Amino acid sequence: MSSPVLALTTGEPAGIGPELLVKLVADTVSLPARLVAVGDPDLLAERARMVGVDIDVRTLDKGRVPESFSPGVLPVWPVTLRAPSRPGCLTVDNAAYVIETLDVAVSTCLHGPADGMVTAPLHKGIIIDAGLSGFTGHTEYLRDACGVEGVVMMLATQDPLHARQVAWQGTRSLRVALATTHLPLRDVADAITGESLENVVHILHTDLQRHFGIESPHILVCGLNPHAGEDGHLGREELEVIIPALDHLRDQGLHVTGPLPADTLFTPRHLARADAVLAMYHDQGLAVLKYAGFGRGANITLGLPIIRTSVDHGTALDLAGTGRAETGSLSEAVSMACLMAGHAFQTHD
Ligand SMILES: NC(=O)c1ccc[n+]([C@@H]2O[C@H](COP(=O)([O-])OP(=O)(O)OC[C@H]3O[C@@H](n4cnc5c(N)ncnc54)[C@H](O)[C@@H]3O)[C@@H](O)[C@H]2O)c1
Ligand SMILES: N[C@H](C(=O)O)[C@H](O)COP(=O)(O)O
Repeated sequence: MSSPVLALTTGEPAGIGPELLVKLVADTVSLPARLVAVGDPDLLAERARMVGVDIDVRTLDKGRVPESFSPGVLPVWPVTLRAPSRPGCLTVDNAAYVIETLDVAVSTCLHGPADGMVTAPLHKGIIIDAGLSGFTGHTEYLRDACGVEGVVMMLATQDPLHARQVAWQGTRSLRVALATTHLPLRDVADAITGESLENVVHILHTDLQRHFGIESPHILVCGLNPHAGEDGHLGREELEVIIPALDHLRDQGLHVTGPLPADTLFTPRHLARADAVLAMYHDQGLAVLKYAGFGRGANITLGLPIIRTSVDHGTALDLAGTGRAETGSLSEAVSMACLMAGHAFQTHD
């Protein structure tokens, strides 16, 4: 089996994405994948010079793939910046560039030759300011680009903080999936319906089996309200929406536990027996995940017909161009995509 080909998008050109890509390739001695950047070759070469990274940026024709991964060589499927980019300085003019890198990467995954895509961070606000008013992030954009109804955002980190405190059964990963993604808090409760919750759990269950080889995943589900609603005294969503949905899922044979109070669910005693946690909204789950392993996590979009992983951090405009941004999460995102591609290949064999 040849090593998977991964398309790496640069993300927002004014952010840390371009320098992380060149640093990762310059610092990596060997990889179980062939990495091809999707972005502007001149941007990558310029950021490499700026942060003192010695790398050979090579433009490839779109359909071509390198024979193998070569340390210090970054092959690129080219996409041209629409306007000059300076680190830390956002411009709406390059929003179309960022979107084109995603479209190219998706196309190479759907139609070949890529086996998966790994995305460096983009800046949602500047893309919306540029006129894509409905844009809320990669996750939702990729759902539409791939023509699927539902996707699930899951972040995972190896060796999380709390894993050191208990003897784990099996894996030491912490995986946190979200029932809702990039929504204002005000809209969250209304977005959680029995149907949406069941769809999310089914996607999570299926992809934990498909991509992570977990035969019968155990999913812990958070409540929405304090103390999971305190029997309806602190909110009725648990009684009226979440409990009936989880009962229905259990009737279908899925191993789900909850709703559990979110403040104590993320403790070693509960986590030791879980394959994933489903949080009701973005910061309920991701604040914990990032506390436990920021810079060592990967973001995975479940439910897509393609493999897509990403970093656990944003554009870090404050660090762009300084060379101080760390590549730990990008490295984790690449490893995760390799792992998922390995499982996908096994399934097809
Ligand atoms: N995968 C993605 O595309 C993605 C993920 C998260 C946030 N974002 C976007 O990024 C933008 C900025 O978001 P934010 O400010 O909330 O979060 P951020 O992750 O960009 O920054 C938070 C803090 O972490 C630091 N940091 C981030 N990455 C780092 C790295 N690799 N090494 C060292 N320090 C690092 C930053 O300097 C900052 O202090 C927003 O537009 C947000 O939507 C994108
Ligand atoms: N919610 C993600 C995080 O906090 O890391 C981030 O915003 C990226 O989301 P997309 O992958 O949908 O762009």
